[in-house]
Amino acid sequence: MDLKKSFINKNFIFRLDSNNILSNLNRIMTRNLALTKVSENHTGLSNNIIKCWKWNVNKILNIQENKKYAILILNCRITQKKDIIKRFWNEASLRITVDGGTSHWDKFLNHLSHDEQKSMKCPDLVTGDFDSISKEILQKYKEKHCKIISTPDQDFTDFTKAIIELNNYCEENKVQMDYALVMAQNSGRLDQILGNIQTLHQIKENRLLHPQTRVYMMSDDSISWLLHPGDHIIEIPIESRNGNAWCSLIPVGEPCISVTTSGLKWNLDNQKLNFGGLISTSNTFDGSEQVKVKCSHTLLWSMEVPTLM
Ligand SMILES: Cc1ncc(C[n+]2csc(CCOP(=O)(O)OP(=O)(O)O)c2C)c(N)n1
Ligand SMILES: O=c1ccn([C@@H]2O[C@H](COP(=O)(O)O)[C@@H](O)[C@H]2O)c(=O)[nH]1
Repeated sequence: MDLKKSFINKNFIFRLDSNNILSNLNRIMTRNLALTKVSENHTGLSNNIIKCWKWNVNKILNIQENKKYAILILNCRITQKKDIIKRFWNEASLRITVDGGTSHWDKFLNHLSHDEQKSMKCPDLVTGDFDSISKEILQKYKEKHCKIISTPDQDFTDFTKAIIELNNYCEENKVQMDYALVMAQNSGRLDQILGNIQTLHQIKENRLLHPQTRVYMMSDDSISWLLHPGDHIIEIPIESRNGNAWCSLIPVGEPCISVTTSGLKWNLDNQKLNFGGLISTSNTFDGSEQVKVKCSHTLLWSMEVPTLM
């Protein structure tokens, strides 16, 4: 975001308009063209070499000390175990509450004991167009000296704009996040649920974050992320493997012409996934430690982690 085009009033920043967001997107894309070249050189990847990703959910659940991550709270009820949320929040390198998410965060805090409340860090950024947060709650967090960033643009969701602010923070402070953990809700408004998946796509398509920053969405006892074309090895936590935990592979955004998997009860062998054809919902694990997915196009992977709730 071009700070020159923003009003900065102590800890309140007001982002101006769509042009500002678009010029910011352009700047991110130009910056990332250079970054991609660097990261391709580092990994030795080029277009005709298959990209390979390893995903380890355990490393997110049992936060690794050397990992830097941001936590974002969207406008949703926080339903996970209190102690898990406290840990995710306090150990994050950056804490962002997004519009109505700030009210949900406030409610979460109000359910904690006095000592627990005192132990919780303040949000670093409170963002949004502020149509879902009360004046009182916004004022309360201003008084706590949180940085308030108004993002009024109505062509992007508050989640997308919060991701742009996360990127701005990383650039301004010269830090790189290993991942962003987004607390969302996959029930209720279908448009918002799909809008959140659109944001995951925008992050990749518009390079809104550093290419090595992964983005996970957590909702109730599930965790979801996009699998981009290539080979994926997903380490399955023991609690998901041994129960009847569900998992799914959904071609949201485009058909996936070829998918091959192992480690699932219903595996795919060079098959096409598309709406109207086959999509893989209510799948489950076969007990293996890893699920392997080879996909030609982007898929949404979701899985149940029963211990989250
Ligand atoms: C084609 C098109 N459809 C719809 C919109 C409207 N729109 C898209 S994103 C957005 C902002 C939504 O804000 P967010 O805080 O994410 O959700 P809210 O709960 O305020 O609806 C709006 C109004 C638009 N700009 N363009
Ligand atoms: O029903 C909902 C409402 C919102 N979200 C997500 O939260 C942010 C902020 O929402 P506000 O309503 O403006 O507070 C929104 O951009 C969505 O990403 C949601 O997932 N479900």
